[in-house]
Amino acid sequence: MSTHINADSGAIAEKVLLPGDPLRAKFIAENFLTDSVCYNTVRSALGYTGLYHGQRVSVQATGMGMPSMAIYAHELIVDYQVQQLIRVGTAGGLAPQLQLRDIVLAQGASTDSSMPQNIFGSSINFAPLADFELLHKAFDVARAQDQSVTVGNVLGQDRFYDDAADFSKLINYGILAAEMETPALYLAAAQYQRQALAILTISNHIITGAETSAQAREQEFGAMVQLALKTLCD
Ligand SMILES: O=P(O)(O)O[C@H]1O[C@H](CO)[C@@H](O)[C@H]1O
Ligand SMILES: O=c1cc[nH]c(=O)[nH]1
Repeated sequence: MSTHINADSGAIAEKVLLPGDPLRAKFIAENFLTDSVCYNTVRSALGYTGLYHGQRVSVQATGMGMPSMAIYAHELIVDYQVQQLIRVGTAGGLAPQLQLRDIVLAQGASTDSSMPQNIFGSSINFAPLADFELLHKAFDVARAQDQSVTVGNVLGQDRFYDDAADFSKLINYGILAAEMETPALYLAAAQYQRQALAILTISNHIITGAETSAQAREQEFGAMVQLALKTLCD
């Protein structure tokens, strides 16, 4: 048991999917895993463990924002010995070539959060990165099934409603999309030498204003879930 997860020791698998939305966690457990059991209801941050192709996998909701992700990543790693963590999240597209429902593999995660500075001080601009092995595997799995993915740098923002962000400069520097948790995940994985990757589905496009519904964000982004499960288990 940890402060925010009331699971027994051993109840969480070594491989964990991390959606922000608790109802996406429930949907994944009920539709992609077999024999799933709910191990966490604290604060309604639902967590489940089940089987995918015979292998134990958990899915834990992380909530919204880096402080929330940092709590769940820390407790999963330190209190439950989780080894591999894949965020399955939504993101707002920035790059013009991205369409709704496209999948992005977050190779790097830039941020306007002060979290890296809190850790390293102001003289180091730490670059939160995906684990190369997971990134490579996810890319290979996608290629093998003719699934198009875009790989690169994303922005983990502190604010969803951010009227100060200079998106055109970020786009010029190759930032593909904006979301709110990946830098914190990559920082926790780096701190404890674990493997982490964020697989993101474009739920809206920040520049064009195109968007999907809340129901789609909860239930319809199965392609990234399958990709994450195959990356962890196949
Ligand atoms: O869909 P999830 O995984 O929650 O991710 C994105 O959606 C939320 C904002 O709507 C933020 O948490 C952002 O990172
Ligand atoms: O953080 C996020 C997530 C999805 N879409 C956005 O525009 N921002």
